[in-house]
Amino acid sequence: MSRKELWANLQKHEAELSKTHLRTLLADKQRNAHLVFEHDNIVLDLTHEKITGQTLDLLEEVAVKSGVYEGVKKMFSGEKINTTEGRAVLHVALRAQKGEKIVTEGKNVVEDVHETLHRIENFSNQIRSGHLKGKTGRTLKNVVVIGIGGSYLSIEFVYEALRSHPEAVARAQDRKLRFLANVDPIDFSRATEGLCVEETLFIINSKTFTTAETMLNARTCRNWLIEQYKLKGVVCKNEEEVKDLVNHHMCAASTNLTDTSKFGISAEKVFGFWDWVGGRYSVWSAVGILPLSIQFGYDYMDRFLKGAHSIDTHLAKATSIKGNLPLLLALVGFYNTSIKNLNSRAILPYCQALCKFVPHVQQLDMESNGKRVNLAGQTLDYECTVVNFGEPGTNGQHSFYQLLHQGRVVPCEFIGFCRSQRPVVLAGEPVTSHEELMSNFFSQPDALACGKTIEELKAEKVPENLQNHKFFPGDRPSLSLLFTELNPYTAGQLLALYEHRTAIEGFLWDINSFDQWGVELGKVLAKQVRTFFQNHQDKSTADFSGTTFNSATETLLSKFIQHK
Ligand SMILES: O=P(O)(O)OC[C@H]1O[C@](O)(CO)[C@@H](O)[C@@H]1O
Repeated sequence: MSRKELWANLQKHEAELSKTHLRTLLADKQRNAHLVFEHDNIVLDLTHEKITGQTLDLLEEVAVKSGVYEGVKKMFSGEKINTTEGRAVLHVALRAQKGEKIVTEGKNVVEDVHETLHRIENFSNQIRSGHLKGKTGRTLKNVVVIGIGGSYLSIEFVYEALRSHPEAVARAQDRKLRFLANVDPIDFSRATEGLCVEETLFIINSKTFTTAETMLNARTCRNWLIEQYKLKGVVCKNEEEVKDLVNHHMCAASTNLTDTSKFGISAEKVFGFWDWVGGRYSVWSAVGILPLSIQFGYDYMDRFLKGAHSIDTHLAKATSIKGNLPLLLALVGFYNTSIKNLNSRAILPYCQALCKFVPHVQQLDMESNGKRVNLAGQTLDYECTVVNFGEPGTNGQHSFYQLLHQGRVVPCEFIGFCRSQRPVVLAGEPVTSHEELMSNFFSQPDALACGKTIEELKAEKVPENLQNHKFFPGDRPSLSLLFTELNPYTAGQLLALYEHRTAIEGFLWDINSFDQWGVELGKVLAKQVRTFFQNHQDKSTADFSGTTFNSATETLLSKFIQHK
């Protein structure tokens, strides 16, 4: 049976259900009571999705028939489910607790994971305590993480999520953590702006250690080290001295230990991980845990691992979608995409500290599930995943929410917290600032679902010529996730939830969520342009002999060469 045939019952059900407005569904107390789920202090509210208990039953059927439970089992047991690259997908092993056993290729990888975590703990403690110093004996107070994609986005998300948590503030003291991702020299300039070279440590984050942008940025930073030290009278007279400088101020997280060594980083400064860790799932490896532990302390980041582990256990034990948060998130996402044919999704954290959550989810979800063939390599007759976008509330409300309410139908995901990391209680104000924020969190789902009718507008005496302009159709689906507060544990839970949602949706669509061949072509084509630039270093007129650019690209390149 094809996937689409598997969805036939759901499609019929949706056609029927679409006749009932969400406003009406929401008036059914019994329905609502069955669509709110709780696990480990996280509330998932699906009442504002265009679903009923029957929808969940039908989704359960699809999950079973699509092999979702087998997929989850294979992932957790280290089977090579990334078939196009012949790799296991074991980011769950990165947050497995000491003593657990996950075997792939005859090896219990949890032991290796904890060995590396132990090294990270020691190393970060030594940097934080000032035991490990820079070349001139100064404490390394600044860390610049060099990396892109999965070797950057998730770490910045976690850093932003935690940096205003009071405990994190106390732990960070006057430490700085910065990121250098883009090969745009402006990013380099901003990342190093105002930093004292003697107090700066660079961490080169690259699974492959071959990513063009990261490697050029790493060489630029190495050069910056040498030049900045020169300005202070410390001149490297030979390669040995450069190596020594690099060793004091650079370390790496990578799976490519040969190239890290060629770069000049000694083995004790390299924190390895494994090919079964996908880039966009690598924050749990040295890629994320090393810089974040230097910033906040290893024991603090251990809580982040534990939060994710709680969700892993929750999923691994699931026997039904009912009550299982990652399964529910995935199946509702699948329902909106494949059954309701909606092609985007707004992720709306009502928390400024989650300002980098959506950029990370964009890579996580769109690099994983933006695919066009199934596992067998056959062209799909359906679309996978959606365009993910979003901004923290309430900022987004003053930007793109107009479209959400009166333009296209976009399923929304509201993420909120009961307590603020930095509460403000102003004398004379009727509510706290966090309550003001959360007033919006609680009202937006109702506004989207219920809308405003012409009758209501008439009752409000809205002039007739404005009634259509002020009409809100409603019937727009959303879900809400409510956590108690944002801390390392809940940040781990949140990220693991979204990671698993992506993987489960991939199982439903019968695709490989763990490769990313679609990013390769652009990289290859950039090579020809790079060579062209190399041949035009001192020229202001373009010469296209020996190249295969089309005429449109030639015109643009000529302009560039003329004006650069
Ligand atoms: O960690 P690396 O190997 O430098 O790769 C960086 C990123 O580049 C990608 O391969 C996409 O180009 C991502 O999947 C990955 O996260």
